[in-house]
Amino acid sequence: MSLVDVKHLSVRYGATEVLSDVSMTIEPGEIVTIVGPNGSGKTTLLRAIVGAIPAATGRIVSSPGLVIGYVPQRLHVDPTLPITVGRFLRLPGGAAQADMAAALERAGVPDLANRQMSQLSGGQLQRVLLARALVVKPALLLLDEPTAGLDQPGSAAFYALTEEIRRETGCAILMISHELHVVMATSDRVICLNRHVCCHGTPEHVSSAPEYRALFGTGTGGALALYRHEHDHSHNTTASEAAE
Ligand SMILES: Nc1ncnc2c1ncn2[C@@H]1O[C@H](COP(=O)(O)OP(=O)(O)OP(=O)(O)O)[C@@H](O)[C@H]1O
Repeated sequence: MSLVDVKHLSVRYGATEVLSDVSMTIEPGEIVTIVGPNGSGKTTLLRAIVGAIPAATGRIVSSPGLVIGYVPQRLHVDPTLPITVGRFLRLPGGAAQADMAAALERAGVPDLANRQMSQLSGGQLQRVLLARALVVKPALLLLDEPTAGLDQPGSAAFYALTEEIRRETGCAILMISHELHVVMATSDRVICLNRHVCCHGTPEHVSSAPEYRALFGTGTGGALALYRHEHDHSHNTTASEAAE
């Protein structure tokens, strides 16, 4: 059984439909990456999968008892709020000390438990957010642009770490990334989203798909091209049009 089965999902904010007739699955142990331009509904899809946003139409079926760890795109920590990393990690469900320490170790920041959250560097904060997602021992890890703001070595190290975690724990990973060269190297499957699923499949398949090339260009195999939006099909938001 799939960990998550998204069936013909549409999501609206008020009168605006931001996801139209999106269908996809996540299978145990695989790394799936969502790519797409800014505002194409990627974060909305992840938020719908964790149940934070309701479906307007369609539905999302999760495997029974599925545990999801979620690493958000960013977290603003108020510098006047005194909270240590250890306390932050224990907040959600009152995690045990040992689980917290193991998660920090696994995320590569074993010595940060007593550090103030507001004093972390960008890279340290991302790893603490990853540790927080790992505390619950997830079968599915959702990463929303986890390396935004990190330099290239920091970003590469983070992705290497997530692959290691997948190898060791067997968890599936669904991530959003704008780093297309990384996406192509690390993903089992890629979903190209622009309010609807433009194309999906293996990285090789997607990078040669005309829909993907229309969005990302063809330079350096399409991987490093600037985001361009030259679709030859419309993005009207009704499900029937989106299913073109
Ligand atoms: N809470 C909200 N209320 C109303 N509109 C929203 C809300 N959150 C997002 N939107 C709109 O929904 C659309 C999709 O947003 P979303 O954040 O899912 O896109 P994204 O693909 O993750 O973008 P980015 O790459 O910039 O992070 C955008 O037009 C955005 O302005």
